[in-house]
Amino acid sequence: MDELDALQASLNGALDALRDELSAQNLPPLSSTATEQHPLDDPAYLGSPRIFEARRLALGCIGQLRNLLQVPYEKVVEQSFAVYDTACMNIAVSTGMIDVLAESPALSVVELAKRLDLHPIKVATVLRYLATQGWLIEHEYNKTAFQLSHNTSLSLFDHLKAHPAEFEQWSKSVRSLGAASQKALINDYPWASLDSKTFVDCGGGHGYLSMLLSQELKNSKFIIQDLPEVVRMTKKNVEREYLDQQKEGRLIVEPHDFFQPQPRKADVYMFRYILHNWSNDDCVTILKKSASAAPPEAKFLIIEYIPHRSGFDPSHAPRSTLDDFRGLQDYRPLEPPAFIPLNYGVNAKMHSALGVHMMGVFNAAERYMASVFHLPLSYEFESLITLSHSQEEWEEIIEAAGMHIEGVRALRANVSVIECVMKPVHVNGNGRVNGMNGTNGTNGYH
Ligand SMILES: C[S@@+](CC[C@H](N)C(=O)[O-])C[C@H]1O[C@@H](n2cnc3c(N)ncnc32)[C@H](O)[C@@H]1O
Repeated sequence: MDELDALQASLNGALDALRDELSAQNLPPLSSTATEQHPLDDPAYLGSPRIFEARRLALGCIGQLRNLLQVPYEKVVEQSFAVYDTACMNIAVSTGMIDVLAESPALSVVELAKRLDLHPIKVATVLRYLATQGWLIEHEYNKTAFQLSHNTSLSLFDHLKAHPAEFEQWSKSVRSLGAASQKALINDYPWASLDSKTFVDCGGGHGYLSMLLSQELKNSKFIIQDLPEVVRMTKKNVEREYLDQQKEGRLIVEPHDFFQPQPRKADVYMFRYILHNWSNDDCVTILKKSASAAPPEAKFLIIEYIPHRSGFDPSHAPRSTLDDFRGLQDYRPLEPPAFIPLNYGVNAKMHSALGVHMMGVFNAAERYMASVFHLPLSYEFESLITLSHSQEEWEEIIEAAGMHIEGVRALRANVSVIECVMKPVHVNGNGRVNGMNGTNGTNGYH
């Protein structure tokens, strides 16, 4: 018997027996939202042998199914981020969040953060990570946790520049993140429509995205830019693996600091896993500087993980089912069915942990998109806590950079592409250049 079939059959059998036994013993149904403890969860309660074995078998099947279904890379990342489970739990207890929530369970994150003198975004990141795993529930400093723990005022990148061996190791780990979603990124995005174009890969790291794309788009040219310390390695990679494209002038590697005006005029500017390393203000600066030499029709592709909130769709009305996906070639996400969280729960753990990591290292975040994923402006954590701020959202950053969003494509491997263009500008009679949104191009970020 096929392993998947066997596990499914055992799981079904175990759940059926569990339900049967609950009813035979007049026990209430199981519920993850009940406010009262279920008798089965009481260590003093001794269930029947059948109920004990049914629960043991069901949990065993779930574990085996998880081993069977989970991609090894995700498991490795999950394991290496496991430290954040304890760290987040520790923060929730040691900062007093749990105590405050026990007294005032319906407190907003903003209010909770105010009471504890913490930053609301940080509180929210920790709470979201814990909520993703079915638990619940951070520290206000302008400095990042990385700077505090290393007793330095250097950013991670400045620290890495001074430690080349660590920089190389760090770049390799980023490479593995890119490699995990590379196939989906190449397959699920309509790159062919962009052939014959010139691309700038801003902060292109070791250059693997551009190298791969240069194989697909034979008439396109790619300029990979990064810090001088990284570019040395990128040049070696290109020479070793893609010498032909380099000789044809289709793969160029050069140093460029993306906080300086972009000198290259190109059709497409790509930012893969760049902006999630920077604060909102820095993201706006990077995008604006990158647009310095861009023609009006240039595209800016932001390639990132865009999280969903961990709550549920109260309507329980999925608009598509797995049956609709039979034979489907072009990817689109499935709306989660009843009792599956909008972010698919544990599936979001790796990226949710990356959000905690980004906060610790860069005071940055994995950012949400209110308009695309129809998020309300306030998020609720298991009915206990309400988070109402919009600072994590892409729309705000893109708008402030003088751009607008043309589209967003969700790809397999949990990665999305946000397609942006610059807002048209027009010159007034008085010779001043205004953005189409009626502002003079200035905003809160200046
Ligand atoms: C998370 S990595 C992403 C690399 C690459 N885009 C990818 O997807 O594999 C971030 C990159 O930004 C680069 N970076 C950091 N600060 C930079 C700056 N001021 N100018 C240009 N690149 C920078 C880093 O060296 C690193 O290669």
